[in-house]
Amino acid sequence: MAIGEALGRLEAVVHDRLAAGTVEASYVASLAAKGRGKIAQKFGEEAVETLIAAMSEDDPALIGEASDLIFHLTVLLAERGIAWADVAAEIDRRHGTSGHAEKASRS
Ligand SMILES: N=c1c2ncn([C@@H]3O[C@H](COP(=O)(O)OP(=O)(O)OP(=O)(O)O)[C@@H](O)[C@H]3O)c2ncn1[C@@H]1O[C@H](COP(=O)(O)O)[C@@H](O)[C@H]1O
Repeated sequence: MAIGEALGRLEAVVHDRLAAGTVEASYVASLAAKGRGKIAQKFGEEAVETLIAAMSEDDPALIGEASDLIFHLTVLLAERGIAWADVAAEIDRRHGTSGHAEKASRS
């Protein structure tokens, strides 16, 4: 599955859970109910777990931690009202810029 498709599907579900605000049985809603600081804290914890996994030779562990990290970043962005499309546009903008710089340095 393409990364954009996976992130888009996850983002849509996260938006639904934030809008519903029903804490029971929803990890996203219960995390959001604890506030922005808690979402950011969870993201930071997952970042540390990802870097620890990165230092091992355990690929499934790293994939799992990277998935947790991206999931929490999706919640963090959604709670701030920022869409993955906004991040994609910034990445594209930088890619275009560095591409030109690369071409210029080669000529
Ligand atoms: N992709 C995820 C996902 N990835 C990770 N997690 C949760 O993130 C938490 C990771 O935190 P930890 O590893 O620290 O585990 P923990 O001890 O349970 O966490 P805390 O008690 O410290 O909060 C776990 O509870 C995982 O279940 C996720 N929870 C939900 N989703 C998806 O998000 C969508 C909405 O989920 P709900 O809000 O639960 O309906 C669904 O599509 C889910 O598949």
